[in-house]
Amino acid sequence: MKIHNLGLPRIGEKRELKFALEAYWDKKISLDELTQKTDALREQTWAWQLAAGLDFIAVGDFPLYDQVLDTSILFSAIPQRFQHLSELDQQFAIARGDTCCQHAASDMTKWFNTNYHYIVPELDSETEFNLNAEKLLNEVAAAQTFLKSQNAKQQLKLKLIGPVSYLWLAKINNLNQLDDLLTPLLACYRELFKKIAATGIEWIQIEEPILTTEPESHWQNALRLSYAYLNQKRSVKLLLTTYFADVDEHIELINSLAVDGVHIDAVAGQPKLDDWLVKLNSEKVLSVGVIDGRNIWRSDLAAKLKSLQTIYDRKADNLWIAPSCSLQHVPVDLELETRLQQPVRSWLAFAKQKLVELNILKSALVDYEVDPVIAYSKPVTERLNSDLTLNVSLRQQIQALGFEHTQRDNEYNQRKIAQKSLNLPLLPTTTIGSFPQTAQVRHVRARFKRGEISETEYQSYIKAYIADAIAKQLEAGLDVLVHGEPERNDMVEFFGEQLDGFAITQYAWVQSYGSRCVKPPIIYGDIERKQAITVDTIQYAQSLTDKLVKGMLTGPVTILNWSFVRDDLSRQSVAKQIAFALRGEVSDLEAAGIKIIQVDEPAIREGLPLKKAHWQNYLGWAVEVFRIATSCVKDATQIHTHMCYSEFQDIVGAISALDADVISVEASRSDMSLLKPFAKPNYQNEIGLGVYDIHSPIVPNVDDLQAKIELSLNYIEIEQCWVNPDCGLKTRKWEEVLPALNNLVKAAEQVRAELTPAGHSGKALFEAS
Ligand SMILES: CN1c2c(nc(N)[nH]c2=O)NC[C@@H]1CNc1ccc(C(=O)N[C@@H](CCC(=O)N[C@@H](CCC(=O)N[C@@H](CCC(=O)O)C(=O)O)C(=O)O)C(=O)O)cc1
Ligand SMILES: N[C@@H](CCS)C(=O)O
Ligand SMILES: [Zn+2]
Repeated sequence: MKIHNLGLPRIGEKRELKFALEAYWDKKISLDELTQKTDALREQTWAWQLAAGLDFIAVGDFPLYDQVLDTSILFSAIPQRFQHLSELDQQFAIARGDTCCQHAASDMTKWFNTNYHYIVPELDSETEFNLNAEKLLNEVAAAQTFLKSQNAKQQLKLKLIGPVSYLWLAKINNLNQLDDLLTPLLACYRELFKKIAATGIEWIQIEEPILTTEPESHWQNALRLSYAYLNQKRSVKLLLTTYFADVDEHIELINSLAVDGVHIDAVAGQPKLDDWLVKLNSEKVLSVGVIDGRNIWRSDLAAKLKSLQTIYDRKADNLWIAPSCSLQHVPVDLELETRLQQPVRSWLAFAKQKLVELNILKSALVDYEVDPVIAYSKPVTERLNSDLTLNVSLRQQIQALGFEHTQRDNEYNQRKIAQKSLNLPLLPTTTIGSFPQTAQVRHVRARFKRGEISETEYQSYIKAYIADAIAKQLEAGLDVLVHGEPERNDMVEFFGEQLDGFAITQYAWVQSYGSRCVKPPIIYGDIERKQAITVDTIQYAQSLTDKLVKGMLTGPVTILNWSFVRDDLSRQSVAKQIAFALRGEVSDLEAAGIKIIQVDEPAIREGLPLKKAHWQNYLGWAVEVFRIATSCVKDATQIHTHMCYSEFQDIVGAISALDADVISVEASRSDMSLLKPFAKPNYQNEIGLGVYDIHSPIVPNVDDLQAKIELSLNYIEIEQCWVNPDCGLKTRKWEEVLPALNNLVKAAEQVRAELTPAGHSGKALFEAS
């Protein structure tokens, strides 16, 4: 039996990759320095695997920006507009855009149901795949040199995205195009396999996560065809790797593919391992992903040992065990968390600890060393029985929530009348919440956290930021203002810091995209709000202006999806606890005189289960918890929500059922066509048109913004529309934001002027018609 790993975080223990990349982009370090730093980080990941005694060391899991982008470069799938650049700059330009030539970056989207984002390959009839394996082969050579230097006997295993999943990730949905692209791509894979075999590598972990997404028949055919073609004259072994759900319904298909082994996720899905033992050809390796690659709980190795024992007894020679998926989705090392309170700390395992868990399991299975398993699993039992995780009175309050706690007083059409008191013009303009998180604001927060400045000094800095943000918005002429979120390190972690039941870490970063990371808070116990979280801040912002300032909260589903969540209570129950806490905050904001409250839910779409059969249940409770959080306000108080990263057609019914008065959506990069599903009668309430693409440093001009508003009117009636950027502005610079917001306000004014006679307010015109 062998133990192996599907991939590790590449960001480094303390986000060294982020700092190196950003220093290189800012021209503060040279290419040589960048290479030195990243080579050292990569070597460190090999060393961790060696130290943990894995049988294989993964190679090819160290992209500088993104694994899908690396695959595009490996096969020379470079969009025309970046072809003149050298390889390294090309990769960064594709990912981040090329400001000097104003070339927009490639699209970025969510990696399955995770909070990681990949760069979508741009493939079309002009795409010519060519193998460009130099970088990968250099990496293999470096890993081999490293292993030699350590006198290590372990083998390398190459991690590679499979051809069918690669095309699926590129969002190819035209059958002819799929055929046209697959054949030349497969030829490149075959050439690559030859080169890899020549390095002495025996196994390739070829990843086809498409199999967990209920692929249509043409994708299944593509898999059959591809692996038959790739089998010819192949001298490396293939471990067909799936993750994020079970693939039981495809056992026959998978078994028919010409591969040498299969990896299945035994955590996210509950595969019927007996079926796999019976149906998978006995000479094929079965790799079982038993250690949770998506969460941070210490494994109950005693339970895992029990469930693996029978499989081991029947298939010892061809059994591998591994984490369920790449460990890129969990933080690097629990050892760094010196401030985390006990016993919570003893309940956790990060990436490095998970590698050790594999080793303990192997020793128990192969060498009958069971005592370490029992000792290791003790804190797991303690967690399940701990008083710290249970708040009896909170549970009683949640139990008492009923249908009436999910209902506004009246339906939207009546609320709309009450909300006329807000006195908003036609096409009201606003922003999504955050303003630039400058190096200064982050530095001040870091100093405050280190105790170098007092609470009073920190609060006065935050107040000054807010006052400046309000002044800037007034100057731009926006209709509904925000405070800018300067007090928030992150829209989820900030709330985790204020709520009971959450633990906050120092270094438990996880890559979100490129150099950007998030530090998901850990939900270990029942969640309770002990005092108001945002009221003072929003009230202060409101005191600075006669215009309305929106209250700004993160919604229950997003807090849930972007945290590490306890596994001893259903996600639905945890979400309900968060919703109940937010309901208190929403009421407090209203009582403090705040008339518009936004409850962001960007992660609703991403949390959709990969299998359609589970959608209804998820969407049912997701809607319920949003309504618990927001339905407590009077008709005249306007509830907003915001969603980005979404393809809405699948969930527009659920979005409608949220019953928010206004939803702002990301639509700019699709030329507003993402709005199509919202056309009446699907969606009746108001919609904030995300006309400004905040992911690009390019400042949109008035004409482009106006065109986007007008395009939106193909789908949405004008009296439903608001005008706004397509997400928060925290990653942008003030010098980009200010002209962009000026242009956005002007564009809205121009559309209003063209559609309404002089001197006549737009709203009145529409009421009259
Ligand atoms: C909307 N998005 C979000 C997602 N998930 C979240 N949990 N939050 C989100 O907002 N998923 C989808 C998208 C992803 N988008 C982004 C966008 C931007 C970032 C990002 O900028 N991340 C920051 C880290 C943010 C943070 O926590 N900052 C802290 C710590 C700042 C820091 O690094 N301090 C330095 C010291 C600085 C000094 O002394 O000068 C340090 O600690 O060493 C804070 O502001 O306090 C990033 O830098 O990657 C993420 C996802
Ligand atoms: N209010 C948040 C939403 C991001 S999805 C922001 O503006 O950053
Ligand atoms: Zn957003």
